Amino acid sequence: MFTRENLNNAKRIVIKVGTSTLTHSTGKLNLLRIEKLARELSDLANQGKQILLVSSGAVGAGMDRLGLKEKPKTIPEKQAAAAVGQGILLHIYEKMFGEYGQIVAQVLLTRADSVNRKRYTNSRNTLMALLNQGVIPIINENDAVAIDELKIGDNDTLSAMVASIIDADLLIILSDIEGVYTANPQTDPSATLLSEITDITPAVEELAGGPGTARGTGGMYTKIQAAKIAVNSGVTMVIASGGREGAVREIVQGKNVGTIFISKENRLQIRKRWLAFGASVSGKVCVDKGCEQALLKDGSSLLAAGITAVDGDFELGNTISIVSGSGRELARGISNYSADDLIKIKGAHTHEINDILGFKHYDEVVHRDNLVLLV
Ligand SMILES: Nc1ncnc2c1ncn2[C@@H]1O[C@H](COP(=O)(O)OP(=O)(O)O)[C@@H](O)[C@H]1O
Ligand SMILES: N[C@@H](CCC(=O)OP(=O)(O)O)C(=O)O
Repeated sequence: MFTRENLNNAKRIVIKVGTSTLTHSTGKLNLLRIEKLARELSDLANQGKQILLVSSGAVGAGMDRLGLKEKPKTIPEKQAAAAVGQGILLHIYEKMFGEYGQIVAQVLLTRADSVNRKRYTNSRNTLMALLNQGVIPIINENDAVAIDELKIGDNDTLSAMVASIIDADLLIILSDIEGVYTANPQTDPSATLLSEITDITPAVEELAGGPGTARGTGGMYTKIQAAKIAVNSGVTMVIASGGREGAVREIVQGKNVGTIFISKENRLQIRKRWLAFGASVSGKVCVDKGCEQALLKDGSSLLAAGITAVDGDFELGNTISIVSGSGRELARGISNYSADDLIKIKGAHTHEINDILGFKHYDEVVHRDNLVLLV
């Protein structure tokens, strides 16, 4: 587990850089910043660290090259801009990292690479093979082909998924702001910077607003969601300003820069990490207080008796989200019953299931072995 004190021992580090950091307000690439980033990351690689860069900016760079003043509205236009821009980005990275003798590789991922467990494992193998050869993978979502339903949608989430897949020690998200503030500083000038967030409570999630510029995608909201994936996967995460010179170096030295989220002590097993963050969620069930206690404190499976509401259209074997009465996501797991069946048996005792449905394949709605706690 990494805290500020031992961050200098972090060996495998994912750095995510957003469009707002990579571009000027004119929409053109901020070459000086990209150059400094390449130098800083190459230097960390020279120290024997394994570095992965998740870089946004494809749509932005493509828009600039195509002379578009506003973000494209239609999907094909966005895809076209991304296809043009991704090449430009890689060309620049190749040149700038090349200056320092650092080999880079382009890896483009889509949601399908995580939803399917075989592809999930395969992505891990590819990234590990690159790291083992001292290469810095430069990762982005494959925007040119990803369609909306199969999109991760933002690179904050993508970077946390990558960090989770490859057992990273540290994820650094570089943004256009110093870290997480007590409120969105754009709307509340009295907001102050939080240097550490130990528990991502619903109150913390509420602090986070949308993007700061038209160039950004998810704002602080997606960064906090990314932090949830990271800490549950055993990855410590820091959000800091990409405009601050030497930010990455200082973070790795353990300096008090940005906002840190300390990882949970134990990393989930790879299968459970896939279940929690790779698989797509097909629906949700709401549970009562007693059930919440049983899941969180007693390590119980989810039984029909504790379910108060069912949402979505899912089948047996799909992944569902388990939420509290107040809407907080408590866990994810594989459902042994379809949504239609659950609507009929919610609140019922296990011995009543057969009478209600005319069959009972399982006592548990979600067995403990197929359940991952998220709080
Ligand atoms: N509580 C908050 N603390 C800090 N920033 C916030 C908060 N809520 C919303 N934001 C906004 O999130 C922005 C950063 O996200 P975004 O614009 O998507 O940048 P990036 O391109 O780096 O991902 C900040 O500039 C800020 O305007
Ligand atoms: N994949 C997209 C970026 C998506 C994204 O999350 O953007 P940002 O909020 O700038 O990190 C691109 O390369 O343009």
